[in-house]
Amino acid sequence: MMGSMTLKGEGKGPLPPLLQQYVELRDQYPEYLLLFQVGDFYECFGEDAERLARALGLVLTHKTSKDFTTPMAGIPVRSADTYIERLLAQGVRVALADQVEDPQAAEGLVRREVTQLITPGTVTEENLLRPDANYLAALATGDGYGLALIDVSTGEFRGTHLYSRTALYDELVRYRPAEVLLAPELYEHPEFGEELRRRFPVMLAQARFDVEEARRTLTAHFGVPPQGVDTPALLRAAGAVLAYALETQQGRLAQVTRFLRYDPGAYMQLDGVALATLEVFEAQFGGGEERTLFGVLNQTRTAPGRRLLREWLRHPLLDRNLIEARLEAVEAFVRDAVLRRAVRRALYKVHDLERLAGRLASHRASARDLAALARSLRLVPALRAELEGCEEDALLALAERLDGMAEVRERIEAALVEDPPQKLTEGGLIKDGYDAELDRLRGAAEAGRAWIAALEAKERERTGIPTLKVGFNGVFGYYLEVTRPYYAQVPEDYRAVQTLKDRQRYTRPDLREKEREILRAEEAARKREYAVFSELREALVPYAERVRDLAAALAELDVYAALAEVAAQYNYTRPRFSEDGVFRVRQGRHAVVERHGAFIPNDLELSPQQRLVILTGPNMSGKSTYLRQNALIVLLAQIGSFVPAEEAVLPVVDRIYTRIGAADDIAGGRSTFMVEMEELARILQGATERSLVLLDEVGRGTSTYDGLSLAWAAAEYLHDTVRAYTLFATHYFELTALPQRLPAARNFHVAAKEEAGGLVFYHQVLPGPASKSYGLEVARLAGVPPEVVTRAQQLLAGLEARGGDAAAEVVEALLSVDLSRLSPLEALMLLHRIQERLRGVAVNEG
Ligand SMILES: Nc1ncnc2c1ncn2[C@@H]1O[C@H](COP(=O)(O)OP(=O)(O)OP(=O)(O)O)[C@@H](O)[C@H]1O
Repeated sequence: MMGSMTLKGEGKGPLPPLLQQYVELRDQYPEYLLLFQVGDFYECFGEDAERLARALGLVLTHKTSKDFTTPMAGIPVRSADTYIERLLAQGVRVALADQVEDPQAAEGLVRREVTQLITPGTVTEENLLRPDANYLAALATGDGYGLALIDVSTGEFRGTHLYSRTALYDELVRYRPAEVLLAPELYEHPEFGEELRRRFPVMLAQARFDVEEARRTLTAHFGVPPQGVDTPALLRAAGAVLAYALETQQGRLAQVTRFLRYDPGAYMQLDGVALATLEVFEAQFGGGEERTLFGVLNQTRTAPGRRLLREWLRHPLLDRNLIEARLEAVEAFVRDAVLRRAVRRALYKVHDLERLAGRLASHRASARDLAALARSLRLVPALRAELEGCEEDALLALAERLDGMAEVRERIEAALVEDPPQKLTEGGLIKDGYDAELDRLRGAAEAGRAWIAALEAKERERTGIPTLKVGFNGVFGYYLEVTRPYYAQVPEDYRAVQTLKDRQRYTRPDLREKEREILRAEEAARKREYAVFSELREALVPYAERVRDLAAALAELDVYAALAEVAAQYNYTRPRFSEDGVFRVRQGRHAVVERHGAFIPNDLELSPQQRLVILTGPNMSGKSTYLRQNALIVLLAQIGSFVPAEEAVLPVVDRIYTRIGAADDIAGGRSTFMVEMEELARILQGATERSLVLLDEVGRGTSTYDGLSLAWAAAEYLHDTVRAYTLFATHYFELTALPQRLPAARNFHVAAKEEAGGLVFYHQVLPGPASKSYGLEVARLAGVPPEVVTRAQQLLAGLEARGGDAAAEVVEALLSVDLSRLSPLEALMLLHRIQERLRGVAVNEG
């Protein structure tokens, strides 16, 4: 790491010692924003001060010494967490340089060390973490692309090998990592690196991606050469991500015990565009979680359940047996509402055992963690009995995985008090009767306190002073207190320590001695408690893996029960899967839209003989909603959920592609039309017979004829060559002619009618094309004078006729040209004439 040893500021002299220390530490961590403790504040200086002030909206001040002035900004140590959280959210990596000696005791400059590295992708502090998984990702190349991900909070470590940059990008978008490490070749890639930088906090991590280095890192961590890391690209990614995680955790990463190599080919392909347009995790036009598919499904009761549901939504299944197995479990809970309620009530009290297992494995579990573990384990036997009692095969298998670990629970219960304090060093953790030595020390302290408690009565009797009191304060310790009227009766063995207005306080050698005894015993007891606790914690480390397995089983249970709850509450049905390619939804609904108002259900019938639906209808009639609702039904079915419909018979779909509405410009700088065409290209290249393709308004971003021709050609290609299930919503009325030529294409429209007072949307999808002249109807309804509307109708008819003529003329002209005899100039002139002819029409059409 290079050090610059310079600091932005003004002045000629050398840096004052404090700033010199700052710069030295800062330069050791060039990838981080160093927060430098100065008393009650974490400070930044120079450029970093400006950066901090900008990021958090702080006032920038200046640190001025004799020879040097530099910008300064800081945050209070006490409330650092909230500020750090905001820094992390902006993708800033933070290094905390704390004072590591008592400033009062220090000679000269207080010693400071970097005690914590906190980065968006590697935080473990519970108060900085959201319940969702927090992934750190690393990407590298080498015969393809390697992607590795770690969630430091749970110890999950997984990765895969991909064959294209697009696939890599899609996979990355599914996980939405909090932080991304890039190998240099990707970091420097002109478009890709740029695109990633726009979407994620990205970091170049040169050295960590070295192949040999990666192998060493993995082997050192697992003790054996890495299993499942089977390509150079994946090796580099996995090594880099692990090295970086280790670095931020100061080498403590025992919670990472296995690497999972997974195959994205085992799951339905859902790219970033589809996830976004279907609003699976994020609502497109503002709106919170309740406007997303995840939001309406998330009836989970535990954090691991919530994370698992997200994982299922990211990765819908392709294997029918696996899907049916999930559906079995969901159905069991749909049928048995009593069981469902009981399970959900119990789960509510279960802690986040997945993260707890992570802390247990890495020796960081607190007393509260262990108490929470015991409380959670206490719920397991009843839960298990409940499931076993219901005699559903799908749930019996799950019941078997509910491992109550009685020995762990008993051990914790025997040792720990029910509600231990957060701090481990202040005592109050361990029950009486658990450890003989601790009992002895507590006994000694107790005996001392009893002796003192008895002293008051004894001394009152001996001295005859009725108001004599034994008290305690922090400065003098225990004392005997006598009020003024009795000063004369104070015995000789009392030694005055403090005089107040009307009373005097005394001590005595034996009282002093007792006090020391008590303090010694208490101190020893605290130490002993910590030792006993540490021993308990160490003894439980080997169970971390079993706790994690239990957490996984409970998470699954949670998701089944949650999906069943949604299904029961909102009247979903179990989807069935067809062998023959039939795709039939009766009375389907949009899972999210229906939650926010009355909803009109609609049917959809597709099959190999009816693959392409051309959907027309006026603006706002519900075309997009219809497209999406059917995609969501497919998606839900393949995660193993019931679906919002009266009946759903579905093929297993390998991909869902969407090209809907105004695309948010994902890559920046490209025109909307370019983005649209790139998406279209991906669909046409990637879709298969088993894909579901949603196209909405394709071709809108360009001139009418360009757009129409592209839409037309794309529809034909999807119909003839790709043969995907395609729903094509369009404003190009011309496309309704397609079904006459394409045997597996059908027209549908969304019904709307004019009624007194306005255009009424029925949101009902019916066979046949839409009525053509909605624009004019709307104009009439809006109060445009009838003679104008009538005239417009005439013009429309004329223009349509001419448009048809123009196209025909152009085609004829093109077909009759002998290209081999055409000079470049003549070709240009021909093109010009064609353009003029078509423009006359296009402009008129507007
Ligand atoms: N089946 C339905 N039942 C009830 N409301 C619906 C239904 N379908 C759509 N809507 C509502 O109608 C409005 C328009 O829907 P949508 O955006 O799907 O229309 P559209 O035809 O795609 O419009 P445009 O052509 O302007 O893109 C939305 O507010 C939606 O919530």
